[in-house]
Amino acid sequence: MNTPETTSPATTSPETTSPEHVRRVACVGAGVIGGGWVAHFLARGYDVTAWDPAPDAGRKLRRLIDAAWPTLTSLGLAEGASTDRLTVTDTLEQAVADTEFVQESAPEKLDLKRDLLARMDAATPPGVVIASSTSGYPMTDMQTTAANPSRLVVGHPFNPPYLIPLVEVVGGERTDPAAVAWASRFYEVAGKSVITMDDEVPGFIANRLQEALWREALHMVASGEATVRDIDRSITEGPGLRWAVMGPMLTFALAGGEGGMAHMLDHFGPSLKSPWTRLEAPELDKALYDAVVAGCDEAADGRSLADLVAERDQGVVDVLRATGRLDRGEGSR
Ligand SMILES: NC(=O)C1=CN([C@@H]2O[C@H](COP(=O)(O)OP(=O)(O)OC[C@H]3O[C@@H](n4cnc5c(N)ncnc54)[C@H](O)[C@@H]3O)[C@@H](O)[C@H]2O)C=CC1
Ligand SMILES: C[N+](C)(C)CC(=O)CC(=O)[O-]
Repeated sequence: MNTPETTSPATTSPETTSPEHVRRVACVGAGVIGGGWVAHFLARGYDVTAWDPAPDAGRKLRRLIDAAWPTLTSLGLAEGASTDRLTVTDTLEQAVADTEFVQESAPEKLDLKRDLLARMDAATPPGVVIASSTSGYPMTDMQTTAANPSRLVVGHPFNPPYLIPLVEVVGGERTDPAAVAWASRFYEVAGKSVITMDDEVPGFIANRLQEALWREALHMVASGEATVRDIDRSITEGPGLRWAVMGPMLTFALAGGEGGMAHMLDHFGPSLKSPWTRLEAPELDKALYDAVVAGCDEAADGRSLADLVAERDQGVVDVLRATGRLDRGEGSR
């Protein structure tokens, strides 16, 4: 089981471990998302190395894992899974030196990602796939300075990566499609639900949808049409309940009754044209910035960050349980 399998077609080089045989994963950047990835991979039984340049990163990472571990334990850990299998390294090079997969989760700054991916590529064993958690940069723009861009892919998670199944996978112009296929398969084996894009879709798929929703939310706050609380309740008490079960397409097909989506489009299509085309992105000026921040503080209603994270995690677990989506792994991890 611990012997790395050397394979040819679905890999980027003969040294590549097959997705099913990966045991060692490196996480570069260990903030909200990198830390969430670490917790996920540990719970799935991997040996994890992590590196983050912040002086207190190791302490924060262990705090995040400690907070998530009871939930992950209640969901069922993979055989042998343990927080002891985490090694926080002093350097990036140590973290990736002996790894079989790398997940980068550094700040969303294009130059930083470019430099970091080039550095990671130089230090990572040949053939090992390196994925970026970027929430929006196309890999084509990030892989410009790496010596081996063919192994660089986007693996975009959702917060928290240890609970939300989805990962969006896509390569750049210089990525080998075999690396994209490898990453997609690896994430599946590691218990994620994967959407693979053949071409770079601006904003990926789920984030593009979220951004459209958020754009309208910001407009409503900016214009005083709705409070932050109204906006959140409008989703949690309304469409959000349906979206956990069925996406926006099938949900609206049901709105057409017996006539399905065809009737829905005939009936509502013409009246939807105005909302589709009405608004541009709002200006994120100081007034809007302050209103959104203050509105979120008010909506938190005295709950601490730790309270909110615990509440969100329990809610997501309840939804996953209620909709029969807990057994999403393939059993190999
Ligand atoms: N926060 C979110 O909801 C989501 C974020 N993402 C993406 O994940 C990535 C990380 O975002 P967050 O975790 O939210 O940010 P964060 O600010 O919580 O964490 C970033 C971490 O990177 C570290 N860092 C700074 N410079 C670095 C470098 N040169 N090399 C390695 N690490 C470095 C920081 O010390 C920090 O711990 C971004 O690309 C973001 O777009 C993706 C999905 C969701
Ligand atoms: C806010 N965000 C764009 C960083 C969010 C994501 O990328 C995904 C998520 O967790 O919703």
